[in-house]
Amino acid sequence: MSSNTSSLDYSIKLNDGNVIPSLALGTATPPEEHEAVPEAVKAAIRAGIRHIDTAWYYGTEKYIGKALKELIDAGEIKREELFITTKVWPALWDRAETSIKKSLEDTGLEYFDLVLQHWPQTFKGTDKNGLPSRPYDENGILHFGAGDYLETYKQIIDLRKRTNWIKSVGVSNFHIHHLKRAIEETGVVPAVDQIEHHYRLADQIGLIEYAKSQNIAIEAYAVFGSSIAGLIDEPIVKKFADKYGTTVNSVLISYHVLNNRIALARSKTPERIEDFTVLTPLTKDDIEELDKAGIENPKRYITDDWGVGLGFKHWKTKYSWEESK
Ligand SMILES: NC(=O)C1=CN([C@@H]2O[C@H](COP(=O)(O)OP(=O)(O)OC[C@H]3O[C@@H](n4cnc5c(N)ncnc54)[C@H](OP(=O)(O)O)[C@@H]3O)[C@@H](O)[C@H]2O)C=CC1
Ligand SMILES: O=C1O[C@H](CO)[C@@H](O)[C@@H]1O
Repeated sequence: MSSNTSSLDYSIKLNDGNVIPSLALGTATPPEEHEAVPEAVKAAIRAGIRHIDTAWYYGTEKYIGKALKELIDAGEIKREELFITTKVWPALWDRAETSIKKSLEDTGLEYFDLVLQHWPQTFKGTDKNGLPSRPYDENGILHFGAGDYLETYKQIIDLRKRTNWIKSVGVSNFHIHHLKRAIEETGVVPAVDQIEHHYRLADQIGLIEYAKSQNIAIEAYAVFGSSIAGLIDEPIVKKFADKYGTTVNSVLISYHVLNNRIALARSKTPERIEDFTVLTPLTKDDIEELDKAGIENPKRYITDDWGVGLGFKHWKTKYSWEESK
């Protein structure tokens, strides 16, 4: 695979002045694949990827920490050359300090480049195994609504002031009304909003435009169609990979990077990760064609119950709220 330019050449200046690499390795890896995470992280860094996206919820932070320690100890990379993101989960909505402290311990890092509020939601209680992350009771009822979701963002902002743990502060899965409230009540514009985004969700009912108007960078997740890799076999994506002699992974990443968005891309397969760096030179017309196909045939891959009612389109869950307003 050859290319004159690379996704690695792209970065974005955030609204707080910090710079974020436009391509990140995602690490929301299923538990049975956790052991593969250190090799994936090493493959990514050796391929030139400098941005790793993780979260307390993923349970992968200690595996990431292991890989980072090995590379840093061996002199292959310096901490300051990397951009590492973590997130505070709704179960810890009023305990951001506890959450971030645990993430620092597990990764072995002294600071994060970016800390996000994972969802504008608050959970209470634990699941039937006594774990806090997905508090469904034995009747399958999810217990959320434990408090005011904005508390988490406020606590992360406060922690940035009080500690050296956090460089930039952002949010995830916030719709326009959440962003407006966060800005109005704290005066701090989030540096990023991390949301599901790919050509089949080209229509985001104004969210992308609003974020742009506030200088909030968009981080796109599920760029390959998440765990089922639902976008990988789409003929239109294959068509552009063939046209430019690249791969479907490269097309799906370039769709964001060339549009000034950050792409979060996950794989445990080193050969695929190496290919994430290859840029497909999609034109404006190519991108319009992808968007048109997506608007005609939309699809959302992450439809967790805790996203119901937040305002995102095409959110289908067991509650059958086909589309929330
Ligand atoms: N803020 C939030 O709420 C969320 C954030 N995220 C973040 O975004 C990241 C990326 O999203 P994620 O949902 O993980 O999924 P992705 O869209 O990145 O897809 C990952 C899957 O695609 C597979 N894959 C990649 N390339 C190919 C290929 N060429 N052929 C076949 N399969 C392929 C991978 O398999 P394999 O490993 O076998 O290569 C893996 O199972 C996450 O890891 C996380 O960091 C994700 C969801 C929600
Ligand atoms: O970040 C996240 O990942 C899971 C799914 O992969 C999702 O629920 C959560 O927001």
